[in-house]
Amino acid sequence: MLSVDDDDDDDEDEDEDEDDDDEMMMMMYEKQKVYQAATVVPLCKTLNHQLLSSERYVSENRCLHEYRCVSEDRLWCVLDTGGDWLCSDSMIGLMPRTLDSQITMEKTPSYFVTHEAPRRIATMSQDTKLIVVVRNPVTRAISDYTQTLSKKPDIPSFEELAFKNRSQGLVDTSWNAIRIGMYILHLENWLQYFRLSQIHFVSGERLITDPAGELGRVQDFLGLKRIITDKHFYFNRTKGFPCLKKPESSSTPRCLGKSKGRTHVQIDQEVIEQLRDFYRPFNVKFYEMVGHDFRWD
Ligand SMILES: Nc1ncnc2c1ncn2[C@@H]1O[C@H](COP(=O)(O)OS(=O)(=O)O)[C@@H](OP(=O)(O)O)[C@H]1O
Repeated sequence: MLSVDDDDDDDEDEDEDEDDDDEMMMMMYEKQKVYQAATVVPLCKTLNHQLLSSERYVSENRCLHEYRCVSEDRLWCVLDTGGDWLCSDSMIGLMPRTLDSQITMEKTPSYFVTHEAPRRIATMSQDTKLIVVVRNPVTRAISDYTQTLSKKPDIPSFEELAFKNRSQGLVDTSWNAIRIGMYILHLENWLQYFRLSQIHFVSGERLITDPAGELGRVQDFLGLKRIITDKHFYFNRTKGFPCLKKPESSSTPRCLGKSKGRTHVQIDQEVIEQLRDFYRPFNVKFYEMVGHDFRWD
């Protein structure tokens, strides 16, 4: 789907692969001492949105073992290096201290489409650099559906979920798989708190066809020396995607997990065209805003 997924099930799937991703990122940047923080998560989300009493969840800013939270908005936790959950009602104080030679990174795909995220992050630090991977929103929606279907085979068809009324071309924008791809709307929310120059958009398409080029731009954006280049990647024919040749911590090549890059559900071409038409105006505004034509049409 590429990095803006907020479905609970997808989070599970992401967890499966998160180690892969984190490890890959660590390996790539190890030489420059870029430090990736433990992922900060809203605790209720981690615990499947249990809404329980607040009494027992924090003791001197540290979660007790019986994790409880009052509301998803309130409690943020981070797994510290000792395996304990540190909790607070904001992310402030949770991120590890960063030395001058380090950059702290945190990856949460759903931030881009979470209304409160930019305000919260701006409260923590207004100098944060933000990286968003975007891909053709129609392909993204199909990828999203493919992922959900792999866990819940009984869900309605893509067409049933995507349209309120298909013959009238009425798209259901309340369905997350559709809503997430309306990038301009999410971006406008972020631009209330951050400058456009603080946000870098990675092309999901080019990340596959030219991973080194795309990562070169990411390194430039972060003010890092370009240490990741073509020589770090090879195309794995079995996987059908680029993989890392030899990560720092291992002598064997490394591809992303099996849930990344799987075969998509077949969708009727007419449905695809209808969705392309739907997304076009949103895409055009997005291209204008970011000053780059991603050529999704
Ligand atoms: N090198 C490499 N290997 C495998 N997959 C790659 C790679 N580069 C980009 N991609 C694309 O990443 C997509 C999955 O990333 P996501 O961020 O959506 O994953 S997740 O939602 O966090 O699980 C995944 O989307 P799908 O093809 O729809 O599965 C891939 O197309």
